[in-house]
Amino acid sequence: MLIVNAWSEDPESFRPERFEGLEGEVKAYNFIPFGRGRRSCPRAGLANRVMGLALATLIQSFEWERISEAEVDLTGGIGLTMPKVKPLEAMCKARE
Ligand code: HEM
Repeated sequence: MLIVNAWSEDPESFRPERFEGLEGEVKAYNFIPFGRGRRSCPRAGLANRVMGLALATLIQSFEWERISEAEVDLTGGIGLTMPKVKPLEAMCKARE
């Protein structure tokens, strides 16, 4: 079994430029939310499409607001599906 240390490259910072200039196999192995190789997620394509559609639909259909002026706490909790420590609470209003 091969276990990848996904924490070695400062994964919690939003730095899309980290992928700039990468090509081919190196690029493919630098972004692995769906795993890699024979046992990688067989529905990665579906998931990528559905996530984009779902997010776009939520933004298109509702106006979103935080419940207070405080920044949203993005601290990650413990669990298989990466839950947040503090669940997100937001207000939404259907767009006209
Ligand atoms: C954001 C959505 C998803 C993420 C992040 C995700 C991620 C993953 C990861 C990391 C693995 C393990 C890969 C490995 O062991 O190297 C996996 C496996 C798998 N995923 Fe997904 N997945 C997603 C959505 C889906 C969907 C929508 C389906 C089915 C409709 C699906 C079906 C599977 C199956 C059947 C496996 C097991 C493959 C095997 O062991 O041969 N996943 N997924």
